Amino acid sequence: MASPSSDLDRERRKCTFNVAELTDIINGGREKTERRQYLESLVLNEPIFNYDDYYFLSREEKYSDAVKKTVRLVQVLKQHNIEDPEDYQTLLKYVLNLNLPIALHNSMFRPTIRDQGTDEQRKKWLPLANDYKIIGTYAQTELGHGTFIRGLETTSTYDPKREEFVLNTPTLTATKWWPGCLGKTSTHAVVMAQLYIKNQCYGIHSFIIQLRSLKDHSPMPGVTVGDIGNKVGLETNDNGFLAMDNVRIPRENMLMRHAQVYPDGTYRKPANSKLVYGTMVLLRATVVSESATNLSKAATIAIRYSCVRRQTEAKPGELEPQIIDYVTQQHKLVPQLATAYAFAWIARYMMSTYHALHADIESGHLGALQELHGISSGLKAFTAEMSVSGIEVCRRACGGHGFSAASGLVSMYKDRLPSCTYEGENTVLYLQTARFLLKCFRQPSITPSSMSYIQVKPLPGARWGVKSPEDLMKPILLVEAFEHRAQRTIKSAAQFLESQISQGLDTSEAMNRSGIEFVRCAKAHCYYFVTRNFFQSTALLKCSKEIKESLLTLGVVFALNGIADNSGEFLEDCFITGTQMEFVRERILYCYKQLRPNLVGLVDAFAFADQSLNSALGAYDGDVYNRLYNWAKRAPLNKTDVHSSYHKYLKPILKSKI
Ligand SMILES: CCCCCCCCCCCCCCCCCCCCCC(=O)SCCNC(=O)CCNC(=O)[C@H](O)C(C)(C)COP(=O)(O)OP(=O)(O)OC[C@H]1O[C@@H](n2cnc3c(N)ncnc32)[C@H](O)[C@@H]1OP(=O)(O)O
Ligand SMILES: Cc1cc2nc3c(=O)[nH]c(=O)nc-3n(C[C@H](O)[C@H](O)[C@H](O)COP(=O)(O)OP(=O)(O)OC[C@H]3O[C@@H](n4cnc5c(N)ncnc54)[C@H](O)[C@@H]3O)c2cc1C
Repeated sequence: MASPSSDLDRERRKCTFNVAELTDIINGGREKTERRQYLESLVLNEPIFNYDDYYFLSREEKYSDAVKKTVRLVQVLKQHNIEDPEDYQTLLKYVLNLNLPIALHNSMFRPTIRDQGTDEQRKKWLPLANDYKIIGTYAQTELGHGTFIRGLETTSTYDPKREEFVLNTPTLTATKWWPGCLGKTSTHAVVMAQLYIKNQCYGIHSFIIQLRSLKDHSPMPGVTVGDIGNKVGLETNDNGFLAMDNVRIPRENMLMRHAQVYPDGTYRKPANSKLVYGTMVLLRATVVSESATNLSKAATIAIRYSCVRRQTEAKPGELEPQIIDYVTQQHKLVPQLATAYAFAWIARYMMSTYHALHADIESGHLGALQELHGISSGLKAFTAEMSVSGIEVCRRACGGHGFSAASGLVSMYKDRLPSCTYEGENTVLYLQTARFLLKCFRQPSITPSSMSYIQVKPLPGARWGVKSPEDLMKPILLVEAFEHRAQRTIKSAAQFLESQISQGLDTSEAMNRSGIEFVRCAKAHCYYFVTRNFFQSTALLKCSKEIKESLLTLGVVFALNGIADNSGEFLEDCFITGTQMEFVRERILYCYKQLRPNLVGLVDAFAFADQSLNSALGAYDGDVYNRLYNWAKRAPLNKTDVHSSYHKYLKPILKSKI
């Protein structure tokens, strides 16, 4: 049997490009790589951030361990004056293989205060939050409602005499349910509640509530709070419940940047009622980046392992091939790698678009709200869905060892799975994007430049310009195919909706009946958007010819697999012919062959530290079997040769007379 390490060494020697150069591209430049390395150096050498036996811990131990790590992380951040949110996110992505029990503090609580608080409120709360003197969460979802925010039941009633709001959970279904870090960790929460003034309801607004005493962490009077119990994955996080019984807060605790309640109870409404949803939009944009990172990790593990694992001699006596050389294995993993790169590029686009449009919104251009919502909703759903299913493909591609917790893929899958649900359930978000697409389809004046393609009506009888398999290496033709599909499905969704209305259905029923068409066009739009962005961004890169070639080939794999997997949608209007579909399948195989020598280089370039992968299968040195064996030996069940259950249960039956 070949040595696993020599297998990976050989792979690395075959690589045609400079891996460090590609790492810089992925990180966004040499300076960013250096910053990342600096941040890693602060954390990786600390024994407290060791994850070796993490997979053996119980849920309670995992939570407690995560709190310990969180506190140390906060100390490190303070010690080194690290305040930039980008640095924090880098640490989360590349070093800390955890969903921290302060995840919501940094990803939602602080941003909500920043974006929805007045200058005075920011001045009061942000220093406390930035310094971790208080830890906050974002409590919106209730037992009875998650998706339909307008249906939330928690009330916040203004009492002008005392200039206070009184928060209540009027029914069981109004109990806040799911908020991360609520169960045991947070001292404060931004609570979303229906605002009532003089018996009139003004809809959902955000309020800062103190949940726990800052002296002993016990619940504040009127607050009932706890953990909601075990769930799929996210064991380090204390998703919680919260009920409030006449909890009083000062008037100043309503976040009043957009809407105001004056001392006498006069209400001033926001310029746009959706401004209060702003933090969710930010998180959806962040989920795109999380999806990219996690799929990159899964591809790293599965590709390295597939170069080390050998199975089934082709001819008697011959060295068994590395499993990566089976084209069926390549057909599982190369598309995941291509998707990881496509998502890394779209994540960068998403964040820069978020910052640009958010700045527009801040300066009063509220038209940007719907564009940002339209783009981020679809991309969140699309990337979460493909990333989660891709992680599972990677896990299965590792065979039996993929089933072991030591693979790192089991917990990754479980921890990522909820990304299809939280921050807006995926179908619901696709429907939101579809609404925006249809609006652009009908109203050219509101269509942003990024969506202007929608205005081009697809020609009936249009045909794809591909004449040979070689043509499939041309980005312009690949993008054209996705553009055509998106244009056609948007038009067809609009026509479907109109046909429902013309049959006499009211708008909401017609919208419901059009839902499947809506989701279809939103997905088609997202595939087009991601493909177009991949080729546009790659074309602009200043890098070696070898890197560019590899990236373009990955882009071709992403596009061609998208066509093959959704072939019906391209064939149904005869835009693509059966012959062209054969070219597609042929070219996919060709691309796998082209990429084969560079597969390990392409995953090494993500530069994940072993600690952050925490995988016996995916470590840099490929020493899979020693790692699996040593890990199993440390399993709690192996602490003694004879387990206590032998004495309690087995012994009596083994010793009993027949
Ligand atoms: C400061 C420093 C910081 C430093 C640090 C920073 C570092 C950061 C580090 C980050 C590390 C990451 C860690 C990850 C951890 C993750 C943990 C997991 C967290 C998970 C949290 C959650 O899980 S938290 C709950 C999320 N819960 C939802 O997500 C509910 C979905 N549900 C809805 O979102 C609405 O319910 C829904 C459907 C839109 C209908 O809303 P609705 O009923 O009010 O509206 P309608 O449907 O009637 O629509 C009427 C018109 O409003 C339009 N519109 C609607 N929304 C709009 C919007 N947002 N903007 C503009 N326009 C909008 C719509 O498009 C219509 O437009 P039109 O009429 O023109 O067609
Ligand atoms: C791990 C995790 C962490 C979370 N963290 C937080 C948090 O920190 N803070 C917080 O406030 N919340 C949090 N949530 C809650 C989360 O945001 C909601 O669960 C999510 O928004 C989905 O809402 P729901 O549970 O009401 O699903 P539902 O809306 O009940 O969805 C059930 C089904 O109904 C369908 N459906 C619902 N409405 C429609 C519609 N209009 N059209 C078509 N189909 C529809 C959905 O597609 C889905 O198939 C978290 C959830 C999870 C799982």
